[in-house]
Amino acid sequence: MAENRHDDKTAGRGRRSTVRSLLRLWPYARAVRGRLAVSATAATLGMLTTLAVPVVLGRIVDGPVADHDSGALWPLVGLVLALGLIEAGLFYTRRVVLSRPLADLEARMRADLFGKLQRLPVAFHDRWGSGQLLSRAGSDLYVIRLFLAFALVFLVVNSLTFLAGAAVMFSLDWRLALIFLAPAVPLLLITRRFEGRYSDASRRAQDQNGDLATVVEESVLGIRILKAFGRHRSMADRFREQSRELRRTELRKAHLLANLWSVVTGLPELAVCCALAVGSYLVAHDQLSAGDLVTFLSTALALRFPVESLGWLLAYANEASTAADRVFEVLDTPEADDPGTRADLGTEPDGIRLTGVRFRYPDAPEDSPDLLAGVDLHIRSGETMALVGATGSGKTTLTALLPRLYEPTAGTITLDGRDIRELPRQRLRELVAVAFEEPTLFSATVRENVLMGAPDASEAQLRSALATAQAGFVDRLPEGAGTEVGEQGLSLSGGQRQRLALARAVVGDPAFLVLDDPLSALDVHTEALVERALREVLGSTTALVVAHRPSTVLLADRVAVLADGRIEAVGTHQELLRDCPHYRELMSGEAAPVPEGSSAR
Ligand SMILES: Nc1ncnc2c1ncn2[C@@H]1O[C@H](COP(=O)(O)OP(=O)(O)OP(=O)(O)O)[C@@H](O)[C@H]1O
Repeated sequence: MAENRHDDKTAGRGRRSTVRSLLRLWPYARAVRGRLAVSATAATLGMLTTLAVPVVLGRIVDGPVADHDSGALWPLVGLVLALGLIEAGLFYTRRVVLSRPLADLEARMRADLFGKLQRLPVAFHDRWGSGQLLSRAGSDLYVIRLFLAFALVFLVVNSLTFLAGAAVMFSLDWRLALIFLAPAVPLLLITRRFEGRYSDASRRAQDQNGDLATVVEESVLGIRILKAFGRHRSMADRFREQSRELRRTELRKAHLLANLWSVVTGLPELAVCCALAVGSYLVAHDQLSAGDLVTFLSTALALRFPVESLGWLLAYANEASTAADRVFEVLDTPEADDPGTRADLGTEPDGIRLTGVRFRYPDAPEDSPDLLAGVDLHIRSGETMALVGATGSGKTTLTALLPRLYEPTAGTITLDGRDIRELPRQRLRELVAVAFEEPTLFSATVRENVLMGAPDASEAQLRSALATAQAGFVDRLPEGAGTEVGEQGLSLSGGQRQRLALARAVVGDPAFLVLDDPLSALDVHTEALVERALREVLGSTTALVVAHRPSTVLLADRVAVLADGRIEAVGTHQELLRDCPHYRELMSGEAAPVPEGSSAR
């Protein structure tokens, strides 16, 4: 089940470094480095303005207040007001300068992630729950943007402010400065401990979020089955249990943060109290002026935000580094290699040839035999070969090897003599058209769905493909071939969807056609009509057709029987009925009378 799929990805991760993970964002952040610098400068100037206010206050106490000189007071009050206005302007600049470029950066990362997901092999998608991928493309990228917009800027600015504040304090009185800065050492030790724990909890929460998204997605997609089998309650229980786990992790995060927060706010308060006591003693003994003590304490209070914000800044940094890890786990996954050649089909019309082809799924149990254990099969050029075998024998898997949706673990597959690994993927998929048993339509018009098989096809070719697939129902749709179908459009029946998938496969007049039980959802009458039309298409192409029923088998010139991972027998329908007991068994009960003139007899 998908909810635990993240385990194999998170297992074995060593102690991660927050900084190293965040540095991986640099290639993206580089594009906005100028804006980041402007924002950080505006924030630093804003902080320095804040720190200037205590200095002016000290001057007011030691000057106009001590001298009872109200005339000298007003320029200084005006200065405090001006500093406030400057600070507001700088705050605005900091926000506005980053918001649009960071939204662009998030969009760019999302586009890269989406592009990568499209390029990754099917085997990758088999292993990852869709919710895990959704949460990476959604909330993780959002967390990264927030980090770059606020936390990164403030980590820099607060450090600078702290250094500037400390310099002001040392210039006033080194003893008071040391008292105020003493808690820095325990604070550093405590935050290091916090970082490790919080980072683990944060990763767990983000993974659990992804698992939860998978459950929601599966429940929505499978709502009919859940309702029909009365399983919506058990699904709701599963959802509740997983959200409880997520809640526990979030509470653990809140608990860790609360602990850190109490120390981060408590220690500086204690230090300020001590500084106040010692400072008052120094003023009483004329070792410090009252104005300097006011400046010192105001500075210490102004430094409270930079110190206190340490807690949430670290939490943000941690969450962003976890999010970056999760996003780069996908971006770093190796893509299937493309030969980078411009090779095309061989010159001899040799058809499809599989030699010693072996295959096993990566997650198959170790002690299980290979699903395909040395398949040798030759489909002559222009021939239609039916592939039959018991359920689960690997027929669909075998068909998926031709367009390289999966890679054989051994052996070779050639098309007209050319090894498919030498053909650029794009070219291979133009040459080999596929219609799967489970037809998927996208939220687009009928025309767009069918023309995915050949984007440059003409209207006449579209019409001809729809006719071959007996998809006359399209003309009766509200807007004909322009009608939106798929998840966000009109719902079509299983048979209608299957016919559109078939039209998609044949629209480009492919040189090689792979059909996985393409007529399984059709009624007997429509099946006969499609078969008749398909015969014409199959006459001009080399085809492999997975068949469960004699009627589909009869579309083919010859039949191959798949058993125990190998081709057990090849022959015409009649030959196999006569000589192959396994074939007889597979066809038994449904063995149709063989029509005159049909080639697979
Ligand atoms: N993505 C996958 N990951 C792991 N195992 C898989 C995957 N897809 C299929 N299998 C397993 O491989 C075996 C063969 O599946 P396949 O779909 O190729 O059989 P089939 O002959 O087409 O079956 P059917 O006639 O029922 O459609 C089955 O045991 C199945 O559980």
